[in-house]
Parts: sequence; C-alpha cells; structure tokens
Amino acid sequence: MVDLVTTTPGATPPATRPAAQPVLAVSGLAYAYPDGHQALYGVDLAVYAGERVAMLGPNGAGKTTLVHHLNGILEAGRGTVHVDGLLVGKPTLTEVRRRVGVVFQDPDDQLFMPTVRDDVAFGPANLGLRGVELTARVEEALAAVGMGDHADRPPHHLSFGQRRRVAVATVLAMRPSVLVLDEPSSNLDPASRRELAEILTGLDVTVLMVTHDLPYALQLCDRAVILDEGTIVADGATVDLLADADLMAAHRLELPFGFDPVRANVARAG
Ligand SMILES: Nc1ncnc2c1ncn2[C@@H]1O[C@H](COP(=O)(O)OP(=O)(O)OP(=O)(O)O)[C@@H](O)[C@H]1O
Repeated sequence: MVDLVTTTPGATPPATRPAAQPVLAVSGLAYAYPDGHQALYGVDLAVYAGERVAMLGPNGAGKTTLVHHLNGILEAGRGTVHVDGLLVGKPTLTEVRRRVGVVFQDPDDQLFMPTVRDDVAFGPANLGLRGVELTARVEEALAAVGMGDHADRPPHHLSFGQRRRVAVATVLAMRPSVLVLDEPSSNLDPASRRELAEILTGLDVTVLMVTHDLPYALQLCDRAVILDEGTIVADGATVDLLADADLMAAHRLELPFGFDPVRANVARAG
C-alpha cells in the first residue's frame, strides 16, 4: 500500500498520518447460501496487528460463514474482505491463504500426511521452501506448539489435544499475518485446554478466535465481538461484554454457573 504522507527521516509523523492499516478488514460483508439462506447481513470488522479478538455468538449466528470468507473458501455476495490491504478474491487466493491461517475445529480435517513433520512441511513446501530452510520452518512451528519431540510420529497416533496443536503448527509454518481458530478449546481436557492457552498467549501473531467457551475468550482475548443473525451486535472489551447480563441474555450467551467475569479478569491481570 502506498503511504501518501511524507516525513523527514527521524521526525515524528504528522498527526494527519493515517491510522495503522488493519490486518483484517471486513466491510459490508453479506452472504446468502445457494439455497437462498441469508447468513450474513453487512458485517463490518477490523482487526489490528497484535490483537487477540474473540468472536462470540449463538449457534447459527454466522461465525463459520464469516470465517470461510476470511481465506476465500466462500466468495462475498456483497462487501469486501481485505487481508493486509489485499482484497480477498480469486486472483489473490494463494497469498491470502498464506496470510490467513485457519485452524478448523476438527484437526483431522487438516492432518493427512504420514508424519507430523510432513504435515507441517506441506504448506511451506508448496510455497517453494526446500532443504534447510524448510526444515528450520517446520522445527520452528513445532517448537512453538511444544510438539518438537513428535515430528516423526504419524498424526493418527497422537491424542486429540496433540493433533490440535499440530494443526496449529501447520498454519504457523506459513508465518500467517492472522491466525483464525474455530473453537480451539472444544474436546480438550482441562490440562490440554490450559496448555493450548499458554501456547496461544505466547505466540507473536494476531488472533481471531471463534468460541462458545466464554471463560476461554476472557482468558485469551482483551477484545470480543458478538455476531448474531448475521450482524455484529457488540464490539468491545471482553470483560465488559461478558459482564453485561442484558446483552448476554439477548444473544443467548450464558456464562458457566458461578463464573464472575469481572473477578476472573482481575485474577487474569494479577
Ligand atoms: N451450506 C449451507 N447452506 C444453507 N445454509 C447454511 C449452510 N451452512 C450454514 N447455513 C446456515 O447459515 C447460518 C449460519 O451458519 P454458521 O454455520 O455460519 O453459524 P455459526 O455461528 O458458525 O454456528 P455454530 O455456533 O452452530 O457453529 C445458519 O442459519 C445455518 O443454518
């Protein structure tokens, strides 16, 4: 993108300088499935570098439909999606899919090679990486999710939680601009859930996380949006959204019994 503001080297940028470009910019996005079902009605969302944003919403709200637009699995009916300023569409699909790493709910949708190493190498090898460069990329991604010791195992010999971590590594190996996670805590036992949270908070990557696990959203994401009936109905600090009982009830969002988001947020910050 061309920066139209010129500055003297070393000088403070003028106040008129445009705000940072969002990593992910969704504008007026609407989509109807081929059977005519309207799943999205004009979604606007901007996610900035370094943010971790939770996307909340009841069943059928349109969350998965929205995610499928972020890397071009679905084509926008109306509106646009930009990734790093790049318009998502047929001409940009390869680059968009490198920049938007989607980790699906079921790791078995993502792992299909004989070994963990082969699975993690698959994406970067398709980008043309070979030899030591490819090996280094795979090792870096596996180390990031604590699976370096499992590189030569067949993915189907791993536990579900381990397979989910490898699925995250397959995406990290592409060095994406944004990591999109669909229900990352589903089917994990409490220890695996906690370990994945530690991994995700330790990564230096922008995250958009779709989840029904509201405590997990609070633990991992300072900001949350609520999508309902195909539109974004709230966007703000996760703790504020979760503490708004009327908002939560209006969108069929329920906290676990006894969970106090304000207290949990204080404990998290401390
Ligand atoms: N292939 C399809 N054809 C027609 N309608 C669909 C299709 N897939 C999803 N829908 C409809 O689009 C709407 C949004 O579905 P979507 O899967 O995006 O919701 P969601 O928020 O991800 O739900 P959940 O929390 O249950 O995963 C729903 O009403 C759903 O029935």
